[in-house]
Amino acid sequence: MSVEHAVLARLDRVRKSYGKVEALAGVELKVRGGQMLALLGPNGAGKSTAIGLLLGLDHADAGAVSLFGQSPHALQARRRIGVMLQSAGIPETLKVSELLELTRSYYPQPRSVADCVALAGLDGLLGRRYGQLSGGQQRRVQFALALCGRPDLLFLDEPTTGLDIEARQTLWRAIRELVAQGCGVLLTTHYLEEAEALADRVVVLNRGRVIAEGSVDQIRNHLAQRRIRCVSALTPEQIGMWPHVRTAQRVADRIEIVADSAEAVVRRLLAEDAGLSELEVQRAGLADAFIELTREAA
Ligand SMILES: Nc1ncnc2c1ncn2[C@@H]1O[C@H](COP(=O)(O)OP(=O)(O)OP(=O)(O)O)[C@@H](O)[C@H]1O
Repeated sequence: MSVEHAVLARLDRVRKSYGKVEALAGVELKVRGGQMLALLGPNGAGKSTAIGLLLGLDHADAGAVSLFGQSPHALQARRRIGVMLQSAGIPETLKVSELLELTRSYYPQPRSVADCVALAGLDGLLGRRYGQLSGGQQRRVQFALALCGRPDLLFLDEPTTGLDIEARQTLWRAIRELVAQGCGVLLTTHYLEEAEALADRVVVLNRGRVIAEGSVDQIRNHLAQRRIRCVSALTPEQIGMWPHVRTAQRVADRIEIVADSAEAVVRRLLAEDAGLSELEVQRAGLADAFIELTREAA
């Protein structure tokens, strides 16, 4: 099987607890070559824990963790990955060119410095000391260090935090190019538009559990639900049978409906109940809907 679309990294029913906190409660995850998997979830969902296990920084309590079919602790496997974490720990006194040379020297077939500069947008930065760069420039250097070893698999933990729009676009272009070349990417982000722009597949984690998984379109459809509230003589059981209605329940004096299409359901509500009142429709944006989704799961 070619590297493209082969499973490069995998969590199989993985559990990990820190004291009483269950950071991962039986998570399944596959990252394939030539694909980007976006791992989404609110703070504390378990995203960094999942990445840490795949990088061999920690051990799972149960389940299997594999990197290129091997243990993530195997040097052979680790040599094929590139990593950009939230905390970088890069020596501040070294120049960008020195950092690149040093990191490239760890790998058997590194990218040329010119390629790294072009991909990460490092023009004019090679002679500068790392510690004297702006936060966004440091982020770009971290990205260059992650890709300079020509990895088959890239881990990007919130890579665009602190980047301006132009730098973010540069990074997105570079990521797309790497994926087109067959690289697998595991991205964590709080920016839904980033996942939409880049990801082939999305996994949503909440409190250590996968609560939604699929293509970007599938997740978007899932998140595109509308919440309708009203006071009505109709019963939740009746409404629950209608097309486009996912759930209908009574909450205090209201009926609360979750629907795929608000318009069709509202039209029917008004047609079937002349006394309907207190009608309210929440049309969540993607970000709001995502929060809603994770809140529902909680
Ligand atoms: N080393 C640790 N010791 C104790 N608790 C930890 C440790 N690492 C993570 N946790 C806990 O495990 C849970 C998952 O944390 P994790 O960092 O994986 O979440 P996350 O999804 O990456 O969050 P964020 O979006 O804030 O980065 C949290 O409740 C966190 O407090």
